[in-house]
Amino acid sequence: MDHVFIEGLEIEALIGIYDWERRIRQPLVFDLEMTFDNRIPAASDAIEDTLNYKAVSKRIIEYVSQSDFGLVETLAERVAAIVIDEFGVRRVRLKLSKPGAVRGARAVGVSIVRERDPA
Ligand SMILES: Nc1nc2c(c(=O)[nH]1)N=C([C@H](O)[C@@H](O)CO)CN2
Repeated sequence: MDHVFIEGLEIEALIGIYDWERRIRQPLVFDLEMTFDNRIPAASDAIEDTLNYKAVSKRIIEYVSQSDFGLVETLAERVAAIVIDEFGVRRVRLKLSKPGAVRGARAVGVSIVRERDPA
């Protein structure tokens, strides 16, 4: 099974459940692994045949920068849905890290795997 991945995509967002968190923007880091058959672009050498990681990254940056949620769970779910619905990805593994949110931990967050509903 092939994948296209995006690692360490850092985006500032309004996120958190505490009052002080509602007044600041915090860095979030996204790691995504998306199932895709890379044999097709490998044969054509055409960017149009790829799952374009730059286009996916741009869309995630646009969405997350404007988002406003309490929980990382909610944001992770929305981003996974965008990847599946807008880019036709069958399966995505997404890790959302919130560095510095808990003293003593390098990062905290969630990791999810979501699949497109069978047609
Ligand atoms: N499972 C979660 N636990 C916590 C979350 C969260 O989004 N999901 N959020 C917080 C606070 O916003 C925290 O990040 C502030 O340090 C606490 N626990």
